[in-house]
Amino acid sequence: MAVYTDIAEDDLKWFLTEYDAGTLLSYKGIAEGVENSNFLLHTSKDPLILTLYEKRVEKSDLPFFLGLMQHLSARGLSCPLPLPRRDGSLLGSLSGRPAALISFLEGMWLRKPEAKHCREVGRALAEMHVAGDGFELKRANALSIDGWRGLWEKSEARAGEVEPGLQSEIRNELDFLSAAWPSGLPAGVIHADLFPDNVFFLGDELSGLIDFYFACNDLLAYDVSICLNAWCFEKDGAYNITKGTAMLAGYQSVRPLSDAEIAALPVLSRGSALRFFLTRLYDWLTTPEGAMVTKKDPLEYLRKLRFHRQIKTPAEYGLSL
Ligand SMILES: Nc1ncnc2c1ncn2[C@@H]1O[C@H](COP(=O)(O)OP(=O)(O)O)[C@@H](O)[C@H]1O
Ligand SMILES: N[C@@H](CCOP(=O)(O)O)C(=O)O
Repeated sequence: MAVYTDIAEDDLKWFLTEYDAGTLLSYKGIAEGVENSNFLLHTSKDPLILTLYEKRVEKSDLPFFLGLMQHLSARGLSCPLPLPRRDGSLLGSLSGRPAALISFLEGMWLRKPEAKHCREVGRALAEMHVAGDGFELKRANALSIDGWRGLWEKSEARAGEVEPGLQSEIRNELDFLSAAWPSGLPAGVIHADLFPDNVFFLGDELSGLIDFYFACNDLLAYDVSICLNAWCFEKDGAYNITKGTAMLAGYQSVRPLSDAEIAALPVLSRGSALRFFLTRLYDWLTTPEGAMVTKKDPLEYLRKLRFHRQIKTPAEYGLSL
């Protein structure tokens, strides 16, 4: 459940007077999500999502996230559009939190995606990468290679609680990735968290992408590796090459990967698996029992990391080389 901050009806009604959003008919907290508090609002106009930005989101990053949604939407990508306030700004304040209204996107996320959905996700990811070109704001990826060591140091002392022997494995992995991380690959705006819960479908048709709150400037192929990790493994931990083939073909139908990007996929996939392992591990060790949020299993990503470590050629992801 992700509603960390409660709102009072009167405060919300007052907040809405700053927008041309109609009058409030009803509102309710949304159970899903991890980072922020989200509410679904029904008004005399269109339905809206209200997001209160919680402590892990830097306020100074919000113009990047909200501006990016505007930029992508203007270029034809289906994603939420922030509603401007009467003074033209996109950000307000509610219950002591920075707050924004964004358009409601129809659809639902898929609990059991198939290869045909992975193809659509690959295509949409590439469309996002192309549409992101020309977005003038920049945001460094705080959760890329430079940030991982600091994150690991916060969990290292207790990592053995999750699996004995983790300390040396992760230290070696960080050393390997620091030495092997590619440079000079095509970079741009990446989503950085395009998991199944952030992609909506209406039937088999992809209806839009949400949750741009990890978006940043980084290697485009790193975003591809995040999606391979998030979409192409089965519950039993096995990599599904049919899904990988579909995802990569969908991506390349819009933006072909260069030889250098393809060669880098195993290292990038190790990195993205480690990234999600580390944030999950930190949350696992620090989220109090009974907190209103569902903790995600760090070991799922450790198993994915181990899979990528034994890859001999990128063809094993489902690419015809
Ligand atoms: N624009 C939107 N349209 C429809 N539903 C949305 C929209 N934004 C968020 N949601 C709902 O809120 C949930 C949590 O949103 P998300 O941005 O993933 O939160 P968090 O950043 O906290 O993880 C989503 O799973 C979805 O149900
Ligand atoms: N996708 C991440 C967690 C972030 O959650 P989201 O609800 O913001 O997508 C993970 O699975 O570890």
